[in-house]
This record gives sequence, structure tokens and C-alpha cells, in this order.
Amino acid sequence: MAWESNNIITSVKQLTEMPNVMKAVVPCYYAHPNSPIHSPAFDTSSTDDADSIPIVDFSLLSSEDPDQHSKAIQELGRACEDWGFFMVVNHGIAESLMKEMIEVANEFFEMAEEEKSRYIGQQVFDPIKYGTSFNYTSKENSYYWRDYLKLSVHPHFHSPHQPKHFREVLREYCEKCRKVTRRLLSGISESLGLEHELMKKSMDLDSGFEVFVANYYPACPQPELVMGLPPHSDFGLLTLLIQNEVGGLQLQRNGKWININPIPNSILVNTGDHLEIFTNGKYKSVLHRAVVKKVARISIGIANSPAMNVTVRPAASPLIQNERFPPLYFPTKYSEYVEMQQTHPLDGKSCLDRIKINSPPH
Ligand SMILES: O=C(O)CCC(=O)C(=O)O
Ligand SMILES: [Fe+2]
Repeated sequence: MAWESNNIITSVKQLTEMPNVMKAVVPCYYAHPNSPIHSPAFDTSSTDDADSIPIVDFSLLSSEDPDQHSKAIQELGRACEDWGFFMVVNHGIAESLMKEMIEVANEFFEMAEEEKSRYIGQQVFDPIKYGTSFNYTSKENSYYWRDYLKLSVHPHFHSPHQPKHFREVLREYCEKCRKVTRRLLSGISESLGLEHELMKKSMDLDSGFEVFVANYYPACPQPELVMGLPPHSDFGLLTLLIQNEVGGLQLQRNGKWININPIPNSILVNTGDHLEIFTNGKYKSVLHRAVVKKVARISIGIANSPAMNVTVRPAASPLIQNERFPPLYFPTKYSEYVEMQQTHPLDGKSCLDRIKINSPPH
């Protein structure tokens, strides 16, 4: 069966289940110029670095022993500055809840296409968006091997009503993650020598925008030819990520793509563009991407961000900006940043580059 790129495809999952599509090859329009096979920096053998991804013991951030507390804060700061990715252990979220979240997300993708298509998003700020690729628009000229469900979960909570239990599991999981994120963000402020509530206040985190994303990467006959998600940084402050037992996340470090294999029951955390802006470039957001496998993979991310109407700028503290370190980013309203990110093809850190001071105009 000949597939043209203008066929309406609601999901990659649907495509892989079509009886007439050859099981051994991917349609040519999914072949990606920057897929693993074409990526000179791709080196699966570079696991040494991956082994040393920092581990943050969450329970020690609240330790009453001042030495232990300040050591934990320093380690958190170092993890943000040196890596921008770290694994959080002893976070207090039950393993059973994490598993249930992955399970109900899987059940969502297993639903019939007609049921899921009720949630197909039309607009950038639709609170419930089911879709495929990144945000398929005519501006994108290649497809990604990924279906997704994106939900705005804070300050207003939105969830599909199906499958059964999805809504209640999501609500509980998001609430637990919010507490972890808040504690991490106040620890991060402390690690910079700032008042621990500065981020909460200056970005109005009580009304902070939070997006839940479930990424479904169907089993792929030729994983080396396609991309699940292209290299990008996340736009919020921190993203919390969990996955099923299948790996696929890679981060760019010292010019190489390295595989991230989280230890069981940990949560993977990465810093986003708005933490980079707030810290005036000290804690940089990190490029990462998702490659796909011969078996299906699910990842669940929650991105925590400033409130939509807040204009974000580097923190107003002499520790962050001073004569030696003038502000590096233009003040930008958060909603405008999100819109820019969601309406352009996903392309490295190009969105952040647009608001860099002294960057060439786009
Ligand atoms: O699937 C993954 O591991 C990464 C997902 C991701 O980077 C994202 O949703 O922003
Ligand atoms: Fe991401």
C-alpha cells in the first residue's frame, strides 16, 4: 500500500496496526535526517558518563541536620549546573502510583482511535490535546514516531474521562509531583544563595502552569531510521519524567548523545529554559531527544512553569545579575514564550536563542 505524506494519520500507533502496511519498513516520510543512523555523534557505547548522572536524595533536602541539609543543597546545585539532568531518589511518591500512572496512560493509547480522536487538539492552549509527531503543522516537514496526550493540569485541572481511573490517578500523581517540584525549586534557590521562596513569589508558582505529557512511542520495525522526539530543551522550570522499563531518552553531553537509564523507582528531573533565564544562564537547560525501539515505550513528563501572565527575567539579585554578569535574556511573558515554542518546529534551543540579549535577530 502506497502511503502519501498527505494521508491523514491520527497516530503512529494506528499506522503500525494497519493490515496493509509492511511490518518491516517505516514509511519514508518518517525517515529522519537526524535519526540515530545519521547522527555522527551517536555513540551507544558511551555509557560511562551515563553511569555518573547525579543522584539526588530528596529526603536529605529536608534534613534537620544542618550539615546534611547544606551538603544536599550543594549537590542539587551542582547537578543543575554540571548536568541539568539528575535522578531523584527517596522522593516519597509510591512506586505503585508511578506504575499506575504509566498503566492508565497506556490504556489511553490502547483506546480505539475514534475515542481518542475526540481529544485531538486544534489550538496551542487547548487544555486537552491528543496528537502525533511534535505538533504537526505544515511548517514541519518530517514526522516523529510519537503519539502524545498533553494536559494542562494546573492551575486548572483537565483530564479525559476515559479510560476508567485515569482522572483520579492523574490527579493524585500530579499533586505528589507538585510537592516534589516545589521542594526542589526552593532547594535550587537556596543553592544559588537566594531566599528559598524567591522563585515561588517572582513566578507566582501558586498559579503556575503545569503540563502533563504522556509520550507513546510505538514499536518500530526500523528504529535507527526515525526519531521519537528531536533534540530540544523543555520550556518550563523543571520537568519530572518517568518511563516504562524501555529506555530511549538521550541527553547531549560534551558533544555526544548518551543514553539515560534511570534506576528503578527514581524520577528523572531536568532543568528547563525558564530556570536558565531565572538563573541568568548559570543552570542551563539541556538538549535531549528520544530514540525509539523495537518495543513500545511510554514516558510521562510533568513540566512545571511560571504562571502564564508572569513576565520572566533573570532574578533581581546581585548574586544573579551584576556589573560582571549583565542580564542575558530579554524579559518575556511566559504565555508568549509557550506560544512561540509550540508553533515552531522543535529545533534545539532555538526558542531560547530568540530572547537572548545580543543574539542576532530572527
Ligand atoms: O520520552 C522521553 O524520554 C523524553 C520526553 C521529552 O523529552 C518531553 O516530553 O519533553
Ligand atoms: Fe523534553
